[in-house]
Amino acid sequence: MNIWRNLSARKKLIDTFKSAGLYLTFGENRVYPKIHSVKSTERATEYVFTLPNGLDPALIKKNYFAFVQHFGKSIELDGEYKRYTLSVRSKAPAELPYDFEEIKPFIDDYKLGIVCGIDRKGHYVAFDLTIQPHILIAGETGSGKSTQLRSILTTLIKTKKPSELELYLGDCKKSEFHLFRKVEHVKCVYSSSSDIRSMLDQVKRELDERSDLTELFEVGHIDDLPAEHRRPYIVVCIDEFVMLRKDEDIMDILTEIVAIGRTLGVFAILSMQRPSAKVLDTTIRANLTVSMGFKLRDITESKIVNTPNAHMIEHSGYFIMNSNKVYGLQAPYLRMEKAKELLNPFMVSKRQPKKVEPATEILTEKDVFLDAID
Ligand SMILES: Nc1ncnc2c1ncn2[C@@H]1O[C@H](COP(=O)(O)OP(=O)(O)OP(=O)(O)O)[C@@H](O)[C@H]1O
Repeated sequence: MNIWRNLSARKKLIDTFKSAGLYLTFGENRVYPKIHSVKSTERATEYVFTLPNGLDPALIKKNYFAFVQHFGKSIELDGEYKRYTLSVRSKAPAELPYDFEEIKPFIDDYKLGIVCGIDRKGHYVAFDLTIQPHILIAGETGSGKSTQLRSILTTLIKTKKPSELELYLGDCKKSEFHLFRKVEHVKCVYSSSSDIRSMLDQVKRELDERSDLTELFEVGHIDDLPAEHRRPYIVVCIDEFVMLRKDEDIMDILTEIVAIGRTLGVFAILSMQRPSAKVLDTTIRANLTVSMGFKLRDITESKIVNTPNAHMIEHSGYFIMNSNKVYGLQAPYLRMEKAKELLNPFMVSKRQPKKVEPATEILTEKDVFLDAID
């Protein structure tokens, strides 16, 4: 950071201290918090400062608004008692291009690495699906759900061998998963509820077999089975699963997957446009340990998904994630063309590829939100 930029950044922070009343007064003199460092990267500027002894730290919380007034909403202020770090996200890069080489180090140590996005400090946030199993992705149309699914699945495919990971994909909108159809890891891509039911029956049989095996070998986790009985991880991913809500068999199997799948190596990623308490207010919701709330319609939806303030999001590709902690994140943007390029080495010609017809009609509110209208 050049000297001029550094000085003007410091001045801005001191102006904030002034307007927030964050100083001690001795006669005519004011003592402001001490700014120890100002570091800028392409994505964020980070200020570290300490309060002078005797200044009430509660003033920071009370006058947080002054930081927002000076630096905007994309800030994070961490610290307690004396030392604080203010991170100011640079004017949002309109997008965070998906870059596999850049994200790989963040998932190298994970069995099933999920890269979520970058936080306000410009740091990648990632987790291991085998530890935090089952993801709910919600957001209104155009908010960035499908793009996130695309990047999650592409990353999984690029990091696991087909012998280590099998994907079962349900594409209720018939719009997204066709690009994965010929990927070697992908067992099937189905779109009608009867096909999805048979796909889930197959997963259910696998769950039962795995359950028998763990019992037989007296192990608590599928990964502890003898090598000759090891099974690949399974990820079942269903885009717009609300459309299947009236099929009790499907909902029963999905409930079973999220309830007992973790130790059996079977995981679910479910997405929905309009979160419905009716569909989610079941064991399914309780077991979806990670929620990603892209732009939602209102506070009720934010509550259902458990992603506070997701209805306040202004841009596609931004979301609130709630796992053990709540994060505000920007998702990597993986365009369809780039995804095809990355997936190309994994394509095989399958004997009877199941065709997913492109949508012939536009999805209506009624299709997706029937339960809200019922
Ligand atoms: N991570 C991202 N960064 C920047 N822009 C994004 C990102 N993800 C999506 N977008 C923008 O939002 C548009 C819609 O994205 P996407 O198709 O993923 O939304 P969606 O929520 O799945 O919508 P629908 O439910 O209608 O399919 C994209 O065409 C792109 O312009």
